[in-house]
Amino acid sequence: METLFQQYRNLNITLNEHVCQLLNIPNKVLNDFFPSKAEFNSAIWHYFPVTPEILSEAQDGFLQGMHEHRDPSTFLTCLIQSRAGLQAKNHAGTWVDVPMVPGGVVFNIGMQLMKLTGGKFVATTHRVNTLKIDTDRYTIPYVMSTRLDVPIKPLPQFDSEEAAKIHVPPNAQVLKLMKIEDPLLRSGYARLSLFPAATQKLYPKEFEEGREMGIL
Ligand SMILES: O=C(O)CCC(=O)C(=O)O
Ligand SMILES: [Fe+2]
Repeated sequence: METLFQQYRNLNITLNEHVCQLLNIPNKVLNDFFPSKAEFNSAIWHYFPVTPEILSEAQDGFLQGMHEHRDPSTFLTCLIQSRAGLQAKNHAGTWVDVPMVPGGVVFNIGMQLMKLTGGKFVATTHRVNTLKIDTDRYTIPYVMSTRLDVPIKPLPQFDSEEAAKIHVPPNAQVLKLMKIEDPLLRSGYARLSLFPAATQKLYPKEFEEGREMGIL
């Protein structure tokens, strides 16, 4: 795991440099949002294979795995996966299967980078289609944490409506979540929204709160 995290970190730093090049900003602009001592967030997700009972609930080639969301408090998320199942929504609003490339790393844009660029970079809306999972699926997401004491707001050159790319807005629940200012709170509620059925069972009080806020 130590080796994986180190490699993830190196990759993230390289990706950040590419992002700066694309945005035509010095690397320092992005670097200043990260603490000098490396901090990161990671998880191991284990998706069980579909059962005939669950399979009967499939609709239009889709069976709900991890719910539709945008990664809440990050610039970029990196992800390794043992098999396919991840889907991303394109600008036309169509769900696209993310291909499984052995040894490959998927990365996507999070809400904070979207905010920083005034919507020029669009946070990826994604979900997991369990229908594609016939054997256990494991994924390991990794994000480099940003400093909590540095508020993230649009860079001056992107601080205008016109700078934002035309894109399909996320669903109403994700929009509400994006409005939460506090990154930790936003992250917490985002976690609860990934598997609402489990949240309802294990965290009934927080589930009700999320419901009232229109996030769940
Ligand atoms: O397991 C996956 O393929 C997606 C994981 C994910 O979207 C996340 O951890 O935020
Ligand atoms: Fe995600």
